[in-house]
Amino acid sequence: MTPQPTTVPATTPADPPGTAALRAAVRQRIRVVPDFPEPGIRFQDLTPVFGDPELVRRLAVTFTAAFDGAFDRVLAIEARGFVLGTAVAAAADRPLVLARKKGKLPGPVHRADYALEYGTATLEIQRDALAPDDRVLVVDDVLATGGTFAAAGALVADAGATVAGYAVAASIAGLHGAARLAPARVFSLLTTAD
Ligand SMILES: O=P(O)(O)OC[C@H]1O[C@H](OP(=O)(O)OP(=O)(O)O)[C@H](O)[C@@H]1O
Ligand SMILES: Nc1ncnc2[nH]cnc12
Repeated sequence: MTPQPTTVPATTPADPPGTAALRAAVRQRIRVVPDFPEPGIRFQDLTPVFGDPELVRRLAVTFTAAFDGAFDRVLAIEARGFVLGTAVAAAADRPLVLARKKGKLPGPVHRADYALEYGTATLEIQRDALAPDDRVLVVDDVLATGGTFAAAGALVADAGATVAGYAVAASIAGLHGAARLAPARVFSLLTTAD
């Protein structure tokens, strides 16, 4: 008898229309800077992408479509995540919530310490920023180790809300950031070649 699998593999929804063309266009505009901000890091600089309004608009529409609009709020991560997060919130017509680095937000906050590809940091959200039944799409520019997204997810959980998913323009090859976030869904437009 043929052995049957004991688990059903998770299905990944098909990419939204136009994803392949957008992937090629974004890949072309990312500037790779060796040994920044420290030796051994190949920094993926998305500044040229942010400077192109058409690419930002297409990224926002693609992120929204990738999650079928099934989220109530967008959580954008300081600082580079603010660019795409703001665009996604506007495209999807959903409220924007800011996850900021330590000490920047007034009032009571939820706080999470984390490590990233280079160094350590602390993220905060205001305690009244999310409602318990909110489905939250977390947006950033780059996914490396997943430390930043994991901390953002912990803040969403602290608020009693739910992570609808994580959306990012580029994932760093070989660091397996998405695996760290499982079983949450991660939409990454592209994976770096190096
Ligand atoms: O997956 P990880 O290893 O956690 O790394 C990813 C994070 O690193 C970068 O942010 P950074 O903290 O450098 O801040 P910035 O956006 O303020 O430049 C990037 O924008 C992500 O937020
Ligand atoms: N290699 C990298 N390039 C850009 N942002 C990052 N955040 C963490 N690692 C990064």
